[in-house]
Amino acid sequence: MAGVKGAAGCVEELRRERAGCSFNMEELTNILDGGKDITTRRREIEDLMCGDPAFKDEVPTEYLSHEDRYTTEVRKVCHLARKMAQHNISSRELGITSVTNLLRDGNPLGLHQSMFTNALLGLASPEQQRRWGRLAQNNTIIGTYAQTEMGHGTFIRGLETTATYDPKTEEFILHSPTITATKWWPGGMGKTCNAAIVMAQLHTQDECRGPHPFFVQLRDLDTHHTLPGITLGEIGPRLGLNSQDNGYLRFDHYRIPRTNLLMRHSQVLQDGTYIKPIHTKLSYGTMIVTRVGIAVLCVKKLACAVTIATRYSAVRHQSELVPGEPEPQILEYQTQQYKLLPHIASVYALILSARSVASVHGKVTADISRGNVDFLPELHTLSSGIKAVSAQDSTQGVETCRLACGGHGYMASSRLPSLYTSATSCITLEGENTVLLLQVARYLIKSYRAAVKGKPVLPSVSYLAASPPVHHTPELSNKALVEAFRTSSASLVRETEANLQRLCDMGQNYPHAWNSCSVALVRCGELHTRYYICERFLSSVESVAVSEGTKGILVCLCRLYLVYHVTLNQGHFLRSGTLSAADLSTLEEEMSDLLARLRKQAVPLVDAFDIRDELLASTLGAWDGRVYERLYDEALKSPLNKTDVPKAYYKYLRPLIKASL
Ligand SMILES: CCCCCCCC(=O)SCCNC(=O)CCNC(=O)[C@H](O)C(C)(C)COP(=O)(O)OP(=O)(O)OC[C@H]1O[C@@H](n2cnc3c(N)ncnc32)[C@H](O)[C@@H]1OP(=O)(O)O
Ligand SMILES: Cc1cc2nc3c(=O)[nH]c(=O)nc-3n(C[C@H](O)[C@H](O)[C@H](O)COP(=O)(O)OP(=O)(O)OC[C@H]3O[C@@H](n4cnc5c(N)ncnc54)[C@H](O)[C@@H]3O)c2cc1C
Repeated sequence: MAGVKGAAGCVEELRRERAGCSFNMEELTNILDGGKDITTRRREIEDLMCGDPAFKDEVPTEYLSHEDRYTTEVRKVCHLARKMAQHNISSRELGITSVTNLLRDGNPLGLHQSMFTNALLGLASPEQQRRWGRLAQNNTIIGTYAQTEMGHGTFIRGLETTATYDPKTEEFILHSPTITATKWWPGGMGKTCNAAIVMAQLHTQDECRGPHPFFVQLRDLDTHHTLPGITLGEIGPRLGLNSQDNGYLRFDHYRIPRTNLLMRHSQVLQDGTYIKPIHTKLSYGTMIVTRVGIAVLCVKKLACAVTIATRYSAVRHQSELVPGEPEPQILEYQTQQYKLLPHIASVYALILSARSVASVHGKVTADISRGNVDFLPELHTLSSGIKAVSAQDSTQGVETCRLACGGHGYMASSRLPSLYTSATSCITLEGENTVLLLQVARYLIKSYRAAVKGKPVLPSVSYLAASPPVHHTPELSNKALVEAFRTSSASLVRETEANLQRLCDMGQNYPHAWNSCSVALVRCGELHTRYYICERFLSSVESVAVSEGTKGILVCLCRLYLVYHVTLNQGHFLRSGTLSAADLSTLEEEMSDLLARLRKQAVPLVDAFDIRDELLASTLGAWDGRVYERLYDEALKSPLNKTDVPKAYYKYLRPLIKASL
């Protein structure tokens, strides 16, 4: 395609953008990865995998049938699993890379490598881990996490699948009594997996003890046939992730040994005696760790999208900024900068905050193993909040990036559509966002009520009962903006609690009053989490030891993040009196300056995400900026272009055209 207008210019333009880099790119990459050693290991693994031709798609997946897409991804993921074993790469190490981007349409082994493995680690007894751990690690057992049913995803206590203990045979009888009891959604369950952790209502000694996790073999390990007493299948096309063979599962009085109940936290003895866990929600632990993982997973989608849109915006020219002058790079338009730069900042804010939650998770897990569950509610709140806000911000960010690429952003080959469909799935899966934010709010209201009564509350929420400042804050430093978030969050919780109480005083019962306040309660959950993210971002940036240039760009990004979210949420600040209209005008002016300053660093900033072309997989976002050549080459791959005149012409068009002659 030599001679396509502007193609060589694109390469040159990105070179010029990179020449102006004001910071040490490697330092930023290390921060995002979580350390120099992690960057080195990530690159080793990505080099190994990306250089392997077995991961190349002969035909773009969009042109394949549903079954061929699945088969292609299974081929790739099995090759990946073999290579991981050969080169001693653990699932955890794979998680630090973006190698699963080589799978274009969902990972049939995704649930095996994440929730199934984590459930065994967190919920199985040491003896059970010895029994199944190695088999799972070497992929003899391929499992999923089967919790959601057709009738219930959110309300786990409403699950209908039963596991009834029979002391005579020392077995549990698994049963799906209704159509709505059908397990529906588990990833990889349709055709790939031969086992699952199934959440079912445990019945023993004529009492229901609530949902518990069971290890269940679903298919014959030799023939892969579904075992008698089980019905299994795939649920059909989804908005995206179509190669993940999300499945359905029904049990017809299917028997499993007593010892298949995951017994780390609760047990059923041979005679049927039930031993309670030290906290009733410990069996929900796999969801907590997965929520933190999902927060990171969707930010990685955002990092891909904003890399694509930023590089494209540096090579795309459109319209006239000044009448009569040459068409500028679209990145020159302030509106374009506003679409992209806050999302670059978001990647840092969300990654650093998710990492903080992950470290809380580590501490709380250690506490639990010593019998201390005091910090579990706080962990549940943080992980719910970070998952919800990450999924929401990433999805909105990816969509904004898609729109920022105009028509070409609508092309599948830009990769932006599939980034969107996978990001938006994170809003629903692993706890629907609204529901999770209401869980955060539940903790806030409870903590606020305890704090005003002088009872002890955990440090992250002690601010709720602190007295509000009488006047709005006179300065607008970073610290002041974070404090403004905190004060506004406390004020919103206070106001919402007062409304809740007022409704109760007027005679509504608490659940109805709660429902009547739930729009505000979701906002409480969001604002508290945003405050947490802002605070974590600022304190990470302040404490990081890097060169002056790198520190400077991080401070600038952090400032943009704070100013952007303060102006977006200005209603809260005005209402709480923490900021005035004049403050907001000052911040809006500052945002213009920040956008102009960061614009110059936009391309180096996304380069620092260090996403290889093979993993970005986009016609618009490749390192060299040869957008138009790639778009054209990809279009040539359309099966319709194999012939000049399509079959449909002879079958349908020609008779129509001829009939009217
Ligand atoms: C790569 C990975 C790919 C992943 C693919 C996706 C896989 C999946 O989607 S798997 C399925 C995920 N499903 C979900 O996340 C379901 C979401 N639902 C839930 O988590 C819960 O049912 C939930 C939290 C909404 C409500 O639970 P419920 O038992 O009704 O609790 P509820 O009555 O509201 O609260 C009771 C108490 O438990 C607490 N609690 C609830 N969940 C937890 C938890 N996980 N840990 C600790 N405490 C908890 C509440 O805070 C509350 O505390 P308190 O009484 O002190 O205020
Ligand atoms: C791509 C994908 C992969 C998945 N993978 C798995 C898997 O591997 N394993 C598995 O077990 N499950 C899986 N799921 C299921 C997923 O966990 C559930 O879809 C999710 O938890 C939401 O539950 P639901 O579908 O029942 O939605 P619902 O709970 O029915 O939600 C519908 C609406 O009701 C609202 N709502 C529900 N409860 C409340 C409430 N208390 N207060 C206010 N509003 C409420 C929600 O906010 C939402 O707007 C997957 C789902 C998807 C989309």
